[in-house]
Amino acid sequence: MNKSVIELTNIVKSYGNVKAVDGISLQVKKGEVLGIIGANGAGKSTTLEIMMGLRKPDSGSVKVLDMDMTVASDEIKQKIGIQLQQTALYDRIKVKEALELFSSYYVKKRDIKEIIQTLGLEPYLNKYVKNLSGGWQQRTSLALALINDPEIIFLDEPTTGLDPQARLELWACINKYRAEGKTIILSTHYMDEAQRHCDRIAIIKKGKLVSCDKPKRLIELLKNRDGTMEDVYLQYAVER
Ligand SMILES: Nc1ncnc2c1ncn2[C@@H]1O[C@H](COP(=O)(O)OP(=O)(O)OP(=O)(O)O)[C@@H](O)[C@H]1O
Repeated sequence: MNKSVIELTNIVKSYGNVKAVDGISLQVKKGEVLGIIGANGAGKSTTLEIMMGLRKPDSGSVKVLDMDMTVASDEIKQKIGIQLQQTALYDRIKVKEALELFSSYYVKKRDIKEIIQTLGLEPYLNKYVKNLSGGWQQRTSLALALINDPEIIFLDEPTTGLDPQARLELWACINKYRAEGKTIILSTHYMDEAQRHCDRIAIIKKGKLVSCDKPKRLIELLKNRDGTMEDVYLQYAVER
């Protein structure tokens, strides 16, 4: 069995009175694609941000690549790639400039030319990020997440707002890196892509992990024999 590259143990995180994450324990295996699903405000982004070391939990422990996040966050950040939800931060620079800027942050770097070629970014290098279509903006931010040749890639709603073709194309890109054995952790609101692309799906409801299993297994456990991932979502993730 593959070893764990992430171990969350009883993570709690509140913002004022809001308990965004309420005691989540979760292990992610090397090379797996783990999808995190749940309603708006369920705590997906906060959980991802804690795994990435961008937020500190109030309590609980976070181990990434056998290192404790509280003592080795700088070392961990060199070895992970992060694609956050769409942000205006890099809108005002060109694609090439963004790639060069990100490259300067890291000790270990992947060949930028190879990333550009794999993601088909060549025609867009001298364009401002803000002028690209959503699909190409997301490819750019995927390229930025890959620049340090990370062992773990985090994608926060990578396909939200993209048309079906752009979603398929982005997944084709993500799958190229999956084939290299990278561990990929993403959140999504699209049940079809969770079912098709994820090895396991973690379902979060009101800050708690209510289930985590293979999509096929989650569907088999439904009472409805013709069930889909949408039915899984309705059964586990929605307030009734
Ligand atoms: N910086 C913050 N300050 C205060 N409250 C926050 C902050 N970030 C998140 N929250 C709250 O914490 C809860 C969990 O938010 P989070 O963004 O983790 O959920 P999510 O599942 O990613 O939602 P979405 O699907 O809408 O992105 C929500 O109630 C949200 O309003």
